[in-house]
Amino acid sequence: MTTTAPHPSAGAQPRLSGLESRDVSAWFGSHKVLERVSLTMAAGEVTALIGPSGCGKSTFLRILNRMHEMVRSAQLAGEVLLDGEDIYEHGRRPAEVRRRIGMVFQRPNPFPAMSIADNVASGLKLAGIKVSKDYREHLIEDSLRQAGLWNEVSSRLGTPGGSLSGGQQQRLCIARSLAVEPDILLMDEPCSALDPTSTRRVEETIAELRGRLTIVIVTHNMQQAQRVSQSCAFFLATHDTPGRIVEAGPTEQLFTDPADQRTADYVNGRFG
Ligand SMILES: Nc1ncnc2c1ncn2[C@@H]1O[C@H](COP(=O)(O)OP(=O)(O)OP(=O)(O)O)[C@@H](O)[C@H]1O
Repeated sequence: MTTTAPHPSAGAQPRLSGLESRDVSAWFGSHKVLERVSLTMAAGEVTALIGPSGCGKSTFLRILNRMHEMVRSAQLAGEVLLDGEDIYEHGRRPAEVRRRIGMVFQRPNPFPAMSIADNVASGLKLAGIKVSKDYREHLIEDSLRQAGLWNEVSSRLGTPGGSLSGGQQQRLCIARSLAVEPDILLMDEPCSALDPTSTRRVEETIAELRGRLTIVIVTHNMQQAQRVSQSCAFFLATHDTPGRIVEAGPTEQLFTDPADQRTADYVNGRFG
């Protein structure tokens, strides 16, 4: 990280990208787990993916940034369009796709012995992005501010990431993802390992990020889906049918006036 090349997007106007899946089906070996999932995830919005355990939400999320193919037995059909271009197009590099479409996982996974600052910058290193020392400092501060963590850590950037609380570690992971300036942020149950206070703090961070980038979040928490998302997709699988979208649309509508009885039953806690 010693070169002086500017970051590729340094000085660029922020732009928002949308994501769209078209007829996405997925398999693990011969087990089909998703059937023709088509969903538009609007630029600058938060889209929540909800549904009972095992209906394919995480698999779908992992398809959105080419992580599904990291599983040996995994197969896929359909298209995923980032600003209209298929991320699975022949010749497109998965690493570049994953730089533009970041992922935050269920359990905070910072490098525990690495300093807070280096944890944030590690996203750059992993993505092979070289920036000047000054721009690195700027990105570290900017990413921590966007993740809502700056005020809590600015005086101790050199201390290990592992010294932070669970909620702070998750916001550190969000900062690490933001440092590479992604267009899309995928979040797979980002609060399920956190206490209510930390959960609320991460939700505030999501609310602050809304409008600056496009977010897709998997959550089992119906209140959380209502608090953080503008759009929502309800997935359902049965023992002999793969996961499909039963209904998708504005979150408010899904929760107050769903078109399908199964959606009404699920969001009102009658199953799942
Ligand atoms: N690596 C894998 N190998 C084989 N099968 C898998 C793998 N990952 C997931 N599956 C199967 O794919 C289906 C969908 O799983 P997935 O984790 O996507 O569902 P989910 O809706 O995210 O569930 P949860 O809410 O419990 O996380 C399940 O039947 C699961 O057993």
